[in-house]
Amino acid sequence: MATVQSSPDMSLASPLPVKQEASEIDIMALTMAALRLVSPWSVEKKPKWSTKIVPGAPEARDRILTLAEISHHDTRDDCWVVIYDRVYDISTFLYEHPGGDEIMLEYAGRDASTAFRSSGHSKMALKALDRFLVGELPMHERMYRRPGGIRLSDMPE
Ligand code: HEM
Repeated sequence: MATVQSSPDMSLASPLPVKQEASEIDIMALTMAALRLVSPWSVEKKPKWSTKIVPGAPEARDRILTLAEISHHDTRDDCWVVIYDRVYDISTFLYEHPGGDEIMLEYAGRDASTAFRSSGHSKMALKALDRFLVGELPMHERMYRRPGGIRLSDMPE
């Protein structure tokens, strides 16, 4: 059975009268505004090393990663920390860590040298770092491994 659709009641004053042509113009205007607001220059740069780096791979020894790049890796799935100027991807280790994952997440994307040191980690823990190595800080961002840097007797080679 055919149904007859009645036209919407236009007698009621609507705060936002919608006309076909007007809505098309609005979409265009909105797009224009958005383009002006979201300037391509304001979009944050992607980290230089956005490609996956295999932790512990020999190439990691020569890879320079800045603190700005490291700060992008601050989540459970993608967690980097800096210990004694070296950068470690500990994403896979978070849940294996004897001290728990939460404590390490506090340092995600940041320097964890003093936290690591003050937790009294064993030599075994220091050795365990090797397999998570993804790079090293540039000389001007280092605190330890640079001429005149902080000297620690228990720092690994
Ligand atoms: C990122 C690399 C890290 C590695 C490879 C690592 C490794 C380990 C290992 C193997 C242990 C067992 C005890 C030992 O052998 O020393 C341990 C314990 C512990 N870790 Fe870490 N750790 C890391 C980072 C951290 C950080 C950043 C903190 C922050 C404070 C932390 C806090 C602790 C604590 C509190 C314990 C003692 C747990 C207990 O005895 O109940 N760790 N860690």
